[in-house]
Amino acid sequence: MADDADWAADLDRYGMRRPFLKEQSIWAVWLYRRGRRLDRRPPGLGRKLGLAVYWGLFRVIETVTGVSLPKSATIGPGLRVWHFGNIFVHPDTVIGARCTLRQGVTIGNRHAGGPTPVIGDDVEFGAYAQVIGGVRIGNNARIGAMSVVLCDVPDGATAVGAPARIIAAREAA
Ligand SMILES: CC(C)(COP(=O)(O)OP(=O)(O)OC[C@H]1O[C@@H](n2cnc3c(N)ncnc32)[C@H](O)[C@@H]1OP(=O)(O)O)[C@@H](O)C(=O)NCCC(=O)NCCS
Ligand SMILES: CC(=O)OC[C@H](N)C(=O)O
Repeated sequence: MADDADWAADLDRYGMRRPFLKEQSIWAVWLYRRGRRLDRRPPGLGRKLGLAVYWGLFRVIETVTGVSLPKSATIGPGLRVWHFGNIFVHPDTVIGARCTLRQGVTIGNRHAGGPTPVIGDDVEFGAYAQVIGGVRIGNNARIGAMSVVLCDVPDGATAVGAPARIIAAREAA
């Protein structure tokens, strides 16, 4: 199953045997990686058929799991999504390596057509965290559960509340 390095890193973050039977979110992560690989294939019938299957599966998995990871988003290796439901990532979002999402997380724009977040590496999102607009979230940052982030968050910082305030910095890993 580990047929690309990013996907191998995702599997590593799930860190369990048979994750497909235990964690619905991995269905969405798997499809995201498949979609990225399809986009890199040369044009032709194979790619066209692959994309038709991809879009069908995308709608089914998005609806069944409530995890929406469009293939146009850029997501680094080692994504871990804890639980499922109401997890929406805007198609233009950039997410670094080894990030952790949880149920209810939204990463998107603040106004229709507006800019979207750029997330660093090793960022942890608590349940129902909302990060909206053209904000930058630094490496090793933590976003508290139920927080609404409207401003940049420095490397290693923790942001909590609605609107979020920065409460602490920690050593970068
Ligand atoms: C953000 C978080 C990582 C901070 O943890 P921490 O560094 O141990 O911080 P503390 O618990 O010492 O709290 C520091 C301050 O932030 C406040 N705070 C912490 N988390 C908060 C949150 N999610 N929303 C609002 N305020 C929060 C605390 O009340 C405290 O405020 P005070 O100094 O005025 O008393 C943690 O609180 C959190 O939200 N984790 C997400 C966990 C999660 O999603 N669990 C669900 C699993 S499915
Ligand atoms: C619901 C809950 O507390 O789940 C814990 C889980 N390990 C997580 O970090 O999300």
